[in-house]
Amino acid sequence: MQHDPVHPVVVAVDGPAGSGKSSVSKEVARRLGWGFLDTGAAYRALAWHAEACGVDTADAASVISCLDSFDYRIGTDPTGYAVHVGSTDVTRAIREPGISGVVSQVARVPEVRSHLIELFRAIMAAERRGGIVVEGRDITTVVAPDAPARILLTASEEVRTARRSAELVGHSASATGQQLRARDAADSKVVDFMNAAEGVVTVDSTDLDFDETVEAMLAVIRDAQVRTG
Ligand SMILES: Nc1ncnc2c1ncn2[C@@H]1O[C@H](COP(=O)(O)OP(=O)(O)O)[C@@H](O)[C@H]1O
Ligand SMILES: Nc1ccn([C@@H]2O[C@H](COP(=O)(O)OP(=O)(O)O)[C@@H](O)[C@H]2O)c(=O)n1
Repeated sequence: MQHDPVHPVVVAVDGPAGSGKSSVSKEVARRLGWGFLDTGAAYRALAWHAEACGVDTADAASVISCLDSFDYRIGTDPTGYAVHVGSTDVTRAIREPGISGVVSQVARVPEVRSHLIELFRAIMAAERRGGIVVEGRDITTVVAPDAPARILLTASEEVRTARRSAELVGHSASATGQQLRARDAADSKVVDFMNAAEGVVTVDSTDLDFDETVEAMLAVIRDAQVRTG
C-alpha cells in the first residue's frame, strides 16, 4: 500500500447515521496526512439545491431535472473543508434537520446515485495527498470495492441517537431519534450498510470513546498496509 503519486490509497468507510463515520474518518485522515471525502454531503447538497429550485424532492423526475444545474464543490482537507453549491456556502445549511428529513428521497434515485458516484471517483482520483478516506453508505461495496482498507463503522442505535442529539441543540432527543431511525430504514432499502460485505472489517464503536475509535480504524489501515505491502 505504498504511495503512488497517480493513485492515492483509498480507505472506504460505511455505516449508519451517527456511527461516527464523518468525525472519526476526518481525524484518521488528519493523522495520516491524507485527504477526506464526506459523500453524504453531496446527497445533502443536492437535496438543498432541489429545494432551492422549488422542486418536490419526493418526485424522482423533478430531482433528476436538477442534476444539470447542480454545481457542486467540496474540499478534501480534513482540517477544514467547505461545501458549495454554485457560489453559496451550504456547509452548515445541509446539516439542518429539514435536509436530513428529505435527503433519503433524493439518494434513492438511481440516476442521482450514478451521477454522484462519478463525481466521487473524480474527486478521489484528483487527490494529491498519499491517500484519501472516503465515507458514506456504499463506499465499501459500490464506490470503491477494491480499496485496500474497507471498514464498516457501527454503534448501537441508542448510542448513535445520543451522539446526534448532543450535536443538535434545541431539537428534542425523541424527534432526533425518530428521524435517525426513519432515515436508516429508508437508506437501507437502497444499500446495505448494516452488514459488512466480504472482506470488510467491522469496527463497533458502541463501547469505544472517540480516540479509541480512531485508533481502531488506524489499526485496520495498518493491517491492510502489512497485507498489501
Ligand atoms: N466513538 C465515539 N464516542 C463518542 N462520540 C463519538 C464517537 N464517534 C463519533 N462521536 C461523535 O458523535 C457525533 C456523530 O458523529 P458523526 O461523525 O457525525 O457520525 P456520522 O458521520 O456517522 O453520522 C459527533 O458529534 C462525533 O463527535
Ligand atoms: N454514500 C452515501 C452517502 C450518503 N447517502 C445519503 O445521504 C444521506 C446523508 O448522509 P450523511 O453521511 O451526511 O448522514 P449522517 O450519517 O452523517 O447523518 C444519507 O441518509 C443517505 O440518504 C447515500 O445514499 N450514500
